[in-house]
Amino acid sequence: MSAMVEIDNAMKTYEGGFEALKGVTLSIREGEILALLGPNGAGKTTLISCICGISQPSGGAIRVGGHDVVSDYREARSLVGLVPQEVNLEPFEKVWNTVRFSRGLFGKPRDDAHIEALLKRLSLWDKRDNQIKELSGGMKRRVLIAKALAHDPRVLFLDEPTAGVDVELRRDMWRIVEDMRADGVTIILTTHYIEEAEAIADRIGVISKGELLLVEEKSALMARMGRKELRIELQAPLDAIPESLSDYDLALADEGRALVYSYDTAAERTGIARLIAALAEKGIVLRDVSTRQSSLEEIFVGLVHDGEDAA
Ligand SMILES: Nc1ncnc2c1ncn2[C@@H]1O[C@H](COP(=O)(O)OP(=O)(O)OP(=O)(O)O)[C@@H](O)[C@H]1O
Repeated sequence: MSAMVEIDNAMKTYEGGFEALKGVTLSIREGEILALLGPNGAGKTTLISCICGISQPSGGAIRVGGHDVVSDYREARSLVGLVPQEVNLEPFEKVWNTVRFSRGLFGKPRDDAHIEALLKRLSLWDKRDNQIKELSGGMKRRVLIAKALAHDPRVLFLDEPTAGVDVELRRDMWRIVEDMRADGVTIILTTHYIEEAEAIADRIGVISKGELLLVEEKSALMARMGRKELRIELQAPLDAIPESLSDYDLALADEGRALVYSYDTAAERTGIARLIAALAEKGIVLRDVSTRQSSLEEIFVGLVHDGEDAA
C-alpha cells in the first residue's frame, strides 16, 4: 500500500515560542486506520491542524495524496475530511444546507443523492429541515461527520470523536468508520480511550510533548500486552537457573529467592503446569506464586513518563 499522508520532520512553534511539534515523521498508508494517543496538550490537534492546512507547520513538510499541504493547499485539502473536536456550526442554518454547502466549498459538483444517503446513514434525514440550534449535542456531532464526508474525502480525521457522546452514537461512529475503511478511506483518529484505539485501529501512535514516541501495529502491541508474568517465590534461593529449565523464559529475581516466568496469554498452552512439574522434579520447593499482566495503559503511561524523564 502506498503512503496517503507523509509527515516529514513536521515542526510547529506557536507565537510566543512554544514548540508544540518537535519534528514528527510519520507515513500513513492508504486505507489504514491510525489512532493517535497522547496526554492533553501532547500536540495531537496541532498535528491534525497542520495536515489539514488549518495551521501552517513551522518546519518540515507534509503531503496528502502527494500534494504539499502548504504549496498545493487546495488539492491537498480537497482530499481531507475533518471532524473537529469542537462543534463549530452555524446555529441558524438548516442541516441539509450545512452539509450541502460543505461539499460546494471543496469545488465538488452538487450531488443531492449523495447528501441524502449521508444524512440517512447518520440518522439525520428526519432532521434535514431543522436548524442546527434545534439539535441535541449528539446530533450536532453527527452533522459534523456528515459535513466532513460531504465531499468524498480520501482521508478522514476524527479528533476525539467520542468524547462525551452516548453509547449509541459511539457505536454508529464505529460503524461509519468501518464503512469508510471498506471504501478504502484512510482514517486518523485521536482519542483518550485506549480500548477504543484497541477496537478500531490498525496502528497506534503515541505522542507526548510534541514528539512521536511510538508507532506500532496494534497486533504487535497486543502481543506485547498479552504477555503475563508468573512470579514464583522459592523456599530456598537459587544461584542460577538450572540448565534443564533453559527452554523457559525465566529470570531470577530478589537475589535468587524468586523466579519470574514470562508467557504469552494468547498461546494455547502457557507452559505453567509443565514448569511447575519441572521445578518439583528438580526438588525446587515453592513458597508462593502470583501473576501480573502489563496492560496497554501501563505501556502508554510508561512511555509518556519516560518521554518526560528524557525531556
Ligand atoms: N494557538 C496556539 N497558541 C499557542 N499555543 C497553543 C496554540 N494551540 C495549542 N497550543 C499549545 O500547544 C500544545 C499542544 O496542543 P494540542 O491542542 O495540539 O494538544 P492535544 O494533544 O490535541 O491535546 P488534547 O488532548 O487536550 O486535545 C498545548 O500545550 C497547547 O497549549
